[in-house]
Amino acid sequence: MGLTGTVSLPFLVGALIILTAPYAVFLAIKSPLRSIPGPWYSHFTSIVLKGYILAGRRIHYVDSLHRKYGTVVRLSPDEVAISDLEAFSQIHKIGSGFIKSAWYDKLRFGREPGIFFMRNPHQHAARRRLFARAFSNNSLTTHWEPDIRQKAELAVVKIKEDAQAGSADILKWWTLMATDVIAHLSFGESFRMLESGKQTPYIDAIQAALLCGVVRNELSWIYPILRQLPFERIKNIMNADNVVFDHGAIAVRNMRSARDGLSTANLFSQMLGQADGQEKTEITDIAVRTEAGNLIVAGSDTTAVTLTYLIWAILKQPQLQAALEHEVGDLSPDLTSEELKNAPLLNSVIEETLRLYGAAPGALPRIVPEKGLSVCGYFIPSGVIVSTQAYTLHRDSTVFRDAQKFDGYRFINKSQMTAIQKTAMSPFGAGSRICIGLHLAWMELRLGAALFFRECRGAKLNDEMNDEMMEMDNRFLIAPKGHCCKIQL
Ligand code: HEM
Repeated sequence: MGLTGTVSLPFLVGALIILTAPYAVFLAIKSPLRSIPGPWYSHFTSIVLKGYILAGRRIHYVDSLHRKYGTVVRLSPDEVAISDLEAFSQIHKIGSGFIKSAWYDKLRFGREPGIFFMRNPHQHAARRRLFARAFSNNSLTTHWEPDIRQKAELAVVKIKEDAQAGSADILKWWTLMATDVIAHLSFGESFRMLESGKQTPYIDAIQAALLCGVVRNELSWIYPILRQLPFERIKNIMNADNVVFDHGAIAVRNMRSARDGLSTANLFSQMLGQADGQEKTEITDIAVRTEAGNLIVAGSDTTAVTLTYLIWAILKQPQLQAALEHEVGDLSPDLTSEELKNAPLLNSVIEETLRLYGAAPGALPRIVPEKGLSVCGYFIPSGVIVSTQAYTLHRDSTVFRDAQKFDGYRFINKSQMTAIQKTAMSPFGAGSRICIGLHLAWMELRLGAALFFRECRGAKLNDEMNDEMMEMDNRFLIAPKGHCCKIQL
């Protein structure tokens, strides 16, 4: 009889635990993080944390640990979560030396890291300089506002049509809108998803490439096995990176064809055009293909999910809805960008949505630099991963009154925000890695919300909707658990 016939699997697992346990205890006792509070298992393993990540509940789990253990919490043998505001500023401020952790390497797709995934501060600073002007408020307003406006208008037309017929899924339409917008800007041509009402195979490939990143990060042992499996569907998912790369050729073609003066064909031609006469700037074709794909990811679901939660939160408060409908109804038919920037309630509800439902409220993991980090009486040595999450900072009741409540008027007078509130409000991250697309996001949020409340007066949540469907599923970004948000007129 063979070994497997005499030794059962539970026995093998038990033996493995007994043999490795003393070593794990030894490491835990010797760890410089041993005095950091947290659940007992966090000293030995990251398995519980991973479980919550895979269940889409990391932000909730980490928040519950902060409530129980305080502002500094051990999450795993090598990761500490921090919700202390002073430490938050120290970690994220420009030049802090806290670089992005290796988590970003595994998540990344493409042949080389795009701006979001770059970990080397010098490489990142150079790319950021190259991108900065094209993403500025001024440049976006001058070159792209008509295209963005046209797409927001079309999205609202589609929502209204569906809502009048009984049910419009705003998550679907905002996603198509935000994707068409960022595709147009980075590729130089729209994917016309709003017109067709569905996403293109390129977007399917991007989603598959991202899924691969998640598997590489959280289930690294399974990844090589998946690569060998003979199933067509799995092969397609594993090949998604190549599909994304091939499609990037469109962005390169439009960038190159525009060098003869038409510098606004896409964001990349703009970057090259603006750089003329200044320092010599080049961006390789591979970089353009990579960045175009990365921008689609960074700029689509983020805005769409935020806009979806905004509409949902307001439709749940009919008085607030009526006040907002009134405010946007009083603006000129053109809804100029100046008017939108100065509409008090519109801007306040957007800010409040970003506080409670900004689409990226989760961990921003960084590595502690050589000098270490002193925080709330604890010392965290170099090399440890520290992560902060806006989800917790934005719900801190010592910073925001009635922090759990959606108060549409909270930011009506932004000049009254305290310094602490300004530091805590970080829906777009902070410091040198703050979201480069935030002006674009604000433009889409203002246009989308203003057009919706002007054109769809009296909209209601569809009878099928309940709060559970809008609970946040957290996979770096958040998304409604029900994968939709339906409204009716
Ligand atoms: C409401 C919408 C949005 C939210 C809540 C959001 C949130 C964020 C956050 C929290 C970060 C920091 C990530 C980190 O430190 O790991 C970030 C970075 C970034 N975002 Fe956004 N974002 C939004 C919209 C956009 C849009 C429309 C674009 C399109 C261009 C974009 C492009 C980027 C890029 C390229 C980065 C990396 C910047 C860098 O590392 O220098 N985002 N975003």
